[in-house]
Amino acid sequence: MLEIRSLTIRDGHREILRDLSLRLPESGVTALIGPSGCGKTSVLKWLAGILPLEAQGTVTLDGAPISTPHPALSYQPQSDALFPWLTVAENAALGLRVAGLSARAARARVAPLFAPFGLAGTEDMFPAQLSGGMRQRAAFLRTIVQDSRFVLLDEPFSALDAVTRLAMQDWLAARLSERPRGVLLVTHDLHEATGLADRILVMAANPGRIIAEIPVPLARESRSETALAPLREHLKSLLMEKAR
Ligand SMILES: Nc1ncnc2c1ncn2[C@@H]1O[C@H](COP(=O)(O)OP(=O)(O)OP(=O)(O)O)[C@@H](O)[C@H]1O
Repeated sequence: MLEIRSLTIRDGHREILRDLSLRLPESGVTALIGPSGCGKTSVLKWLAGILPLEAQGTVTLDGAPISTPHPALSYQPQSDALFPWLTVAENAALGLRVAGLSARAARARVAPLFAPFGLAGTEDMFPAQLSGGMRQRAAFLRTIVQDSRFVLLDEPFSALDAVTRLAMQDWLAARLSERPRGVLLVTHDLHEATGLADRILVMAANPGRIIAEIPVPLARESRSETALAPLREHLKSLLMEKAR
């Protein structure tokens, strides 16, 4: 279990986030939704150890305080953030290289994953030669091959067209059922949140805080558009209410 306790983030005198606490179980997807600017990305960046703002709060793993960045957590930023001058294989292996593996060992670890990630044959290509969905899968491969217990995803599908986005959501759900991890997913898309998450945390802004925790009780295979519509309406009204 990963737990954030009492996270407050400030930019000078401005309070961006106030006293946010949340628990991330070992498996399952927790979606973090909320209006633009409420601090969703800041929470992920703080967990990833890359937030350039003053922050107070603790993060514990199985009850013990940890400092970030931490190998139990991998982070995928908003853009796919592949380096254009590296090949797809080099990009995919980058997280492992940063963690200290040799180029050969890192390459050997990522190589068997290209086929299951729908990237067979792209190893020596450059990111610009791939479609948006393929680039997204390469970024996922880089994130997931690190074998971290928890994955922080910041709007991972927002740049994709609707069809590719749906395919990628199914694909992510399949990967997570093969190898469960605790996922914290930031998204603006209520269809995505209700379709993928086991639990949805709703935030409000000024200062950023969690105002509701909503479980998604349906099994993934029963999540039709109709079955999820009342939940989406509920989320929408929570978001609109706080925006007034
Ligand atoms: N490096 C920074 N310096 C100063 N202020 C920042 C910095 N990063 C973020 N902020 C501010 O913190 C607040 C929260 O930003 P953040 O990106 O976390 O929000 P968000 O909920 O992820 O927004 P969006 O949904 O638009 O991506 C915003 O007001 C933003 O301007």
